Amino acid sequence: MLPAGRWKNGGVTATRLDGQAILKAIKDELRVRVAALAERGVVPGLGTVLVGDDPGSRWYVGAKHKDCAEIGITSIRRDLPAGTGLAEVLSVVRELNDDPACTGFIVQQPTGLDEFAILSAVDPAKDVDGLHPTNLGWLVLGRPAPLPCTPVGCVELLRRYDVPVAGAKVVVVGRGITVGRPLGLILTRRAENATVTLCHTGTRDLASEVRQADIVVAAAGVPGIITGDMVKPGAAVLDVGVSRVDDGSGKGRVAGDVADDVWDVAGYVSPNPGGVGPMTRALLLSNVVEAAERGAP
Ligand SMILES: Nc1nc(=O)c2c([nH]1)NC[C@@H]1CN(c3ccc(C(=O)N[C@@H](CCC(=O)O)C(=O)O)cc3)C=[N+]21
Repeated sequence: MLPAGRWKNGGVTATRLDGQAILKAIKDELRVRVAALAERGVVPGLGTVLVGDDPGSRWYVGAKHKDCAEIGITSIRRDLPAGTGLAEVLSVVRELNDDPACTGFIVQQPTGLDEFAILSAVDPAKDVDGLHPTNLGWLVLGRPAPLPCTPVGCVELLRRYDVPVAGAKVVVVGRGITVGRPLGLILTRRAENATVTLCHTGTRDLASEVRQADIVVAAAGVPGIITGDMVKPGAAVLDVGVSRVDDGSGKGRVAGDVADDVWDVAGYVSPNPGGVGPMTRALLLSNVVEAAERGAP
């Protein structure tokens, strides 16, 4: 990753879309709303359910609780040992559904268990991941409901840097349920008004699709799949793909979907790490505060 405005190979590199900086700004905004809720006697509480001891998952969950502490959201943490069964996870989900101190919660994925059984068991009003079938259904129907954090994080990151989305051609690479699929739905809403091409690993000529794009969202989970020769000069490129490459540290190094030479061609790059990851956490916080505001007396 290169800092903004640095010269490289004789050309000006892309402007860095700094998710960490925007996370900080969003925390400052949310802190005010949490304080207003406190005056009405409401304290938002984020619940997390974590199964097993994957170091990456542990880090994500720990970061989310640290974020919460910084802005006055209470943490409710349920760490379950590896090998915990579905019945036990579902009983913890029901417990959080019924706990008034928990205004929203997530079950950290993957659990190794039936993901759809778990998602469906969450009270849709407390689904701060925005991934419950009911909430995804509301998204398809264009009605207000909690939205998935990573796709909204992408849109918000572009908005904060004044990258125009309305009327833009956006190529999304990846059709997963947490990023690509919902991002296509969000970007084509009247409010965003983008023209979206949803590509995937079966797309015949990916390079020619990507070359058309004013905005590229790389969420395929294939390290380096987007290279500089595929990018229209000046385009915005968001690196969402997360692959963990073992570097012997135990945590692993994060490898994105965007190759380094994209910085020479693009106008904006959201790096990985430091881009959409922190934005995902920002939108999770925002969903927790919104859920608490909706439920407030
Ligand atoms: N129910 C559920 N909800 C999720 O939102 C969810 C999930 N399961 N499972 C895993 C993915 C992944 N995810 C990330 C969150 C923050 C960063 C993040 O903040 N990353 C930092 C640091 C990365 C590093 O150095 O390890 C960065 O990009 O700068 C990344 C990835 C949320 N996920």
